[in-house]
Amino acid sequence: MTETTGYSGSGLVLVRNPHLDLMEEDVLYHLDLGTKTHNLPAMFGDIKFVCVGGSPNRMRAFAQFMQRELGLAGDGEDVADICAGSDRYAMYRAGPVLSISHGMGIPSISIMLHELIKLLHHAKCRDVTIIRIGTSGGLGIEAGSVVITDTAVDSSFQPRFEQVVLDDVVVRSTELDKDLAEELLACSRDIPDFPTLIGHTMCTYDFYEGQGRLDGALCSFSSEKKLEYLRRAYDAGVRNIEMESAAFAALCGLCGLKGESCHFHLLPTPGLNPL
Ligand SMILES: O=P(O)(O)O[C@@H]1C[C@H](O)[C@@H](CO)O1
Ligand SMILES: O=c1cc[nH]c(=O)[nH]1
Repeated sequence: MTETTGYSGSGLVLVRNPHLDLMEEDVLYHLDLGTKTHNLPAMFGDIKFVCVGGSPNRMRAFAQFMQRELGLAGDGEDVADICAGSDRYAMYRAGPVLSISHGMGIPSISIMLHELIKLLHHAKCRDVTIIRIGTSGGLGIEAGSVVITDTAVDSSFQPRFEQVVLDDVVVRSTELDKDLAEELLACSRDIPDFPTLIGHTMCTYDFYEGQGRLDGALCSFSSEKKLEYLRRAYDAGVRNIEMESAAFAALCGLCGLKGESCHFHLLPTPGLNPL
């Protein structure tokens, strides 16, 4: 079964769950927020941008950076963690920008995105853009490059995300917003020495065996086999590898959120640049 992407037409996010309207209270458990305990429209109704990334410290630093960039009151140091009570994710705001950590891997980002999307729904936010700012392993690209994802692909280089729903496997599209990708690429051109490209991002379920690493606790393949696989990935248009983009693209697409995924290829990961 394949699902189609959604857009509400009103700029509101689209929650596709008929049960939600019947619930007296919606507890966003991992964010430590809820519809009865918090006035979500007052707290978040004016949010226009959401930036997400794996680590809480990165997202705090990003909120501080945004606070300074936007010339907001405060010294940029005094951002408070809105989700401090949960100990799962960290959330900061700087004006119309929310900055949220999501941990590592698809299950972790999925839980955060379900609760974030419901938060944007309850807060009646409109025209929200969401951008993942993450790290990744580059494939045949210069260390320090930024890859803006046009499409997330799976380990067979297919543009799909398979979600198990009860005992069904549901296939979801992993295309991201092409116009937003071009807009971000244009922004990068204003910054000198900032190598940036648009390409496919391969999303894996594992950092070691899933990404062809030879240094995990388990490794059943040879160095030659790994290089052959990475060359095939490159030939299929993959320019970097990470662990969240497919779920991110699928959930944003289905719920009508304009989304992009940008990754810094920080380290010259040994063996991940076979070309
Ligand atoms: O957002 P981050 O930099 O955490 O994303 C990548 C993918 C995995 O979560 C993690 C692996 O080191 O980094
Ligand atoms: O190589 C890398 C670097 C960051 N994140 C990944 O998933 N892989």
